[in-house]
Amino acid sequence: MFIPTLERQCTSEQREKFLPLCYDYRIIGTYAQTELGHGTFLRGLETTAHYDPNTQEFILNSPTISSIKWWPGALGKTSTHAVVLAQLYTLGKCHGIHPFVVQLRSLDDHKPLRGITVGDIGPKMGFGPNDNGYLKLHKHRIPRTNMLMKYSQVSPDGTYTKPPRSTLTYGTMTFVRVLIVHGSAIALAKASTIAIRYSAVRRQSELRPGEPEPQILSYPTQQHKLFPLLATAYAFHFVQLAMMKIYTDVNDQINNSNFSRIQELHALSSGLKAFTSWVTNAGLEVCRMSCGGHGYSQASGFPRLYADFTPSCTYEGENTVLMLQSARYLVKCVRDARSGKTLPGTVSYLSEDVSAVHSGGSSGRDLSNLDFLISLYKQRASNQVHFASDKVDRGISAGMDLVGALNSASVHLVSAAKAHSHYFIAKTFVESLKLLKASSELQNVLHQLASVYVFEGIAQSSGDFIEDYILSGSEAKTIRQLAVDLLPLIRVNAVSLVDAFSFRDEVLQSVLGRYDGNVYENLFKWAQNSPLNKTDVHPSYHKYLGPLLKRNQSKL
Ligand SMILES: CCCCCCCCCCCCCCCCCCCCCCC/C=C/C(=O)SCCNC(=O)CCNC(=O)[C@H](O)C(C)(C)COP(=O)(O)OP(=O)(O)OC[C@H]1O[C@@H](n2cnc3c(N)ncnc32)[C@H](O)[C@@H]1OP(=O)(O)O
Ligand SMILES: Cc1cc2nc3c(=O)[nH]c(=O)nc-3n(C[C@H](O)[C@H](O)[C@H](O)COP(=O)(O)OP(=O)(O)OC[C@H]3O[C@@H](n4cnc5c(N)ncnc54)[C@H](O)[C@@H]3O)c2cc1C
Repeated sequence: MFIPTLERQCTSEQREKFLPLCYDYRIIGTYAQTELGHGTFLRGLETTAHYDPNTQEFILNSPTISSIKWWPGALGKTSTHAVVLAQLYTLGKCHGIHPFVVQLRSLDDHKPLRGITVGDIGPKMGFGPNDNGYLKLHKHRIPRTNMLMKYSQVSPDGTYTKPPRSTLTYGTMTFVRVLIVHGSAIALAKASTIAIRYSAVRRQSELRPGEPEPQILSYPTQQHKLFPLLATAYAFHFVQLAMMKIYTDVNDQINNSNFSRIQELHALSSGLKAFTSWVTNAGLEVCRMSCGGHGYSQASGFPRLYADFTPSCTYEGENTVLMLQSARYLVKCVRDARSGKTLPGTVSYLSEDVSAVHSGGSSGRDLSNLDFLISLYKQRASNQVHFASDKVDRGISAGMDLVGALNSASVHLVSAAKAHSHYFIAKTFVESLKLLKASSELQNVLHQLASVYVFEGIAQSSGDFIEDYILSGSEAKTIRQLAVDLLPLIRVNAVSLVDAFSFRDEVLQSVLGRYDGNVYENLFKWAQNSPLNKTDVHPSYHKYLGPLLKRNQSKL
């Protein structure tokens, strides 16, 4: 995050000064924004940067215990520098959060500089090797030119020039949210690889006396656990490609001072980061549990994969907060649509009339047709967004202000943002396959994956579709059965579909997911390396167990 911030927020002179040092690893930096007291509410950050025109320096300070920077990765022991986000004060006025480059440690002996108290925040649930740290600033002075001034400036006499958009300071977070969508795809692909390969190796239970124990991958319940997640990993692969394309396009526009799509990008990246990380987080646990006891061993790779992935739901914008950000934009779009404005691509459906035509019991509609089902996802999203938006409007009519009305409708707003994200993902998956240049055999297999993703997505949220009369109960049941009917077909190619992710064993870090499938021998070998097995009799025996046993044996 340090380098992308410098790349996006530096003037050309600052780029020339700082970036070569980063690229050559002559300095190592972190992104120090979150404080003990604030991670979400950025306008509430308390670190201050007061400009001193006499010395042309900023004086950075942590005025309160809650203002201590807390969590930034590699801040504790590694980083020599940080981008510090602080409230800018000049000529007696506060201008809000701005980024400053601050050197933390000496480049000679790595000791913290004067005015800098820095250290590690202590053990965490995961990310053990990462020294997430704290930073307390004691009236620490930095040159004026260390404020990143691409978008806003402070002149030598202290005059402040404001940015074209205050939210341009938040650009790095948007970029990393886009990367986290990619990270979700990777993590779910890894978990699917481990669980499906192991399920092809593991045999368990005798279905009928005398019959060989079947591969657990042959059980419909095992397939129902794993194949929708496999399909989701493929869906997220295609959606991260689409998200990165949109990001790159909008970022190019921003670099040309065209800020027209910055809100759309913020809303989409917020919704997809939250949706994909939540789904992946839950999916990792399903994959682990599908491997039985061995899934709980560190040897499986799942404990570390989960512990390192799960903060994706919190960092770079806590997921609920980001869904609310996405929903806030969607509500605005409904208003714009109602006033006749044209909406941007990813939300243009909100101005269409997608009112449901409920067909009653026997629909006669082709419930296996993906294009038709995507139109139902669109209907569900539009209904939920309009419903939540109407709730906000009713709140305002009842006398609330906008903030109060948004807050009181927030549960429905989150549901609406989830439905919007889900529609974007399902649509992108189906459309991406149409554009794919692949053999008919491969197209057929990928179509099976897209189908099980779309069917299961409806089955798991059938209440949404039934409540709004988008589907009848019997249609929802039919779609649920269509998903189950696909499982044995996907079984044929399941192992090939995870092999296609081509994770090397060294990357997968899983005895259960080894490419050669030689699990039991390698589990036993792995156990031999356990520190507890260094000696047959553990030293603790002589200290605790031995005396206890001997004392009680003498009583026999
Ligand atoms: C381009 C080429 C790319 C090449 C790529 C090569 C790399 C690819 C290699 C493959 C990689 C794959 C593997 C990746 C693995 C994953 C990698 C990621 C690992 C990440 C580790 C990260 C570690 C963690 C870091 C952090 O956590 S940093 C700190 C993060 N903190 C936050 O996110 C704070 C969240 N809070 C907020 O954002 C804000 O407070 C808020 C938005 C919640 C609220 O803001 P505010 O209080 O001001 O309230 P409002 O709601 O009124 O907002 C005001 C208006 O501002 C707009 N807004 C807000 N944010 C943004 C934004 N980001 N952009 C634009 N606009 C924004 C709101 O919409 C409001 O606007 P309005 O008034 O018009 O409505
Ligand atoms: C592993 C890890 C690495 C990190 N790395 C960095 C880093 O490198 N740099 C950095 O600056 N930060 C980093 N962070 C901090 C991270 O960005 C914050 O933890 C994150 O933004 C969430 O903020 P918070 O912790 O204050 O949670 P809070 O915002 O306090 O969230 C607590 C609860 O309050 C709810 N909530 C908060 N606001 C609202 C609202 N407006 N409406 C409804 N509900 C709300 C949330 O939904 C959540 O349920 C990291 C965190 C972790 C865990």
